[in-house]
Amino acid sequence: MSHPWRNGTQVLSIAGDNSDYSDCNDSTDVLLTNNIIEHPQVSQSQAELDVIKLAQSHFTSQALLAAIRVGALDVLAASHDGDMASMSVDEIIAKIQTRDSAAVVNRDALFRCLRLLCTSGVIKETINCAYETAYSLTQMGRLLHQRPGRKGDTSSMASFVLHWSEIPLWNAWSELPDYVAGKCSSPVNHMADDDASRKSFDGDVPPFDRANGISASDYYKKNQASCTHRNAVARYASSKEITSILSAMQSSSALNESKIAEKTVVDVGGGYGCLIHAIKTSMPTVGRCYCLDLPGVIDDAILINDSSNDHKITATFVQGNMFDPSTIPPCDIIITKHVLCDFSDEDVLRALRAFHESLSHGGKLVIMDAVLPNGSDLNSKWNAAISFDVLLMLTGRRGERSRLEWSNLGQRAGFVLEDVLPTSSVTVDLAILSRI
Ligand SMILES: C[S@@+](CC[C@H](N)C(=O)[O-])C[C@H]1O[C@@H](n2cnc3c(N)ncnc32)[C@H](O)[C@@H]1O
Repeated sequence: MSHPWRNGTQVLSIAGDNSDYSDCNDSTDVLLTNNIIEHPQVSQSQAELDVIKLAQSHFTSQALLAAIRVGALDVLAASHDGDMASMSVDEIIAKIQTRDSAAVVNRDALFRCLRLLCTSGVIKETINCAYETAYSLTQMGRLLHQRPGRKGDTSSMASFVLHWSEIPLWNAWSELPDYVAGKCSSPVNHMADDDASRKSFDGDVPPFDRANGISASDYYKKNQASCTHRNAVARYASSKEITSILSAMQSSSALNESKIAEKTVVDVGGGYGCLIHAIKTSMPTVGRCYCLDLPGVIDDAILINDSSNDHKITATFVQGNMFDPSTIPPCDIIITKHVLCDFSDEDVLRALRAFHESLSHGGKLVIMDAVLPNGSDLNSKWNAAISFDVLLMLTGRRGERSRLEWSNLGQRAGFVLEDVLPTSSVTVDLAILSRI
């Protein structure tokens, strides 16, 4: 399976390695006849197998969580004569207990979970010289290895599993059917710590809040360990995004270095300034660069950048508010990454109008969110942006928008959507709007 961050087309066949739609040439083909969408035909038995596989996807994600939590993947990643180790279940357990003498491992349960993970390509089984089944990590498995003392580091994707399969988020998925059915379910409320939060429940409460009695943002503020995993996911994605954004900009006719030379650029909601710093560093002829964010974030950003003695050289930090044009420096280009997806259409319109006031005539707004495909692009393909959009809904955030939605919103605020450039990162596209 392709590595998602490296997949330029941003769509992968959901069929995976084992499924074989043998009686159609291309599983992505969709025929449009008289406005009726016909999906490629597959045999009844293949379709049945696919339904079973789909309905049990969570079996694997929980087995994966178990293997990561118990440390089995880390043990397997331990170097062994320069190669990745291949170990029997008993050897894995012995290693886990060498690392942590108090560790208790259910041998039978681990064995069965490892076997399941072999079927999904995370580990592979072989026979060792003692004629026992031995396990080793595949390329996917190696991505899930956490280096000792570096939990949450940006080279490991274990945080994706630890964050997405953690109980509060897991329970939120269980609330989804009632949420879709418009039912007002009674919240579990075991995490709510005051009456006010209990009373706030109504039919519009997102699934996370229903399941946990607390909003996702409050939950992650209060639970440091959960927040660490969530931040690690964001850091991993961000580290891939910046490289892919730079490469998409450099190869685009609208945003390459010659087009943005001497232009003033503001990163709205720019956080700690990593993206604007990377732009200025890789395209040094760009004009003045600003990182604008809310006052508390900018205070932290200045502290962090002062201590790292790095970002402050290339960008000016500005305390501002995207809804208030008087706080946005006059500029030629506004970029904004993963900010507008949190806001309603009404709020986005207010922000776009403020951007319009701050931009020079013909200036550009580059919205860096995942842009959802319109229409039939979705059929029978896995699409990360579509999945992330449902995750955003689960936690009460507005969600991703399609090309058409950006075009319509932009038009109402005095912009025309020029282009949407994909990047090699599935979490971000560049929607380029021109101020008219
Ligand atoms: C999800 S973070 C994205 C940060 C950064 N752009 C990135 O991609 O890593 C959203 C950012 O928007 C900022 N933000 C939220 N409301 C804002 C507002 N009204 N004006 C400016 N920034 C805002 C937040 O403080 C936060 O830094």
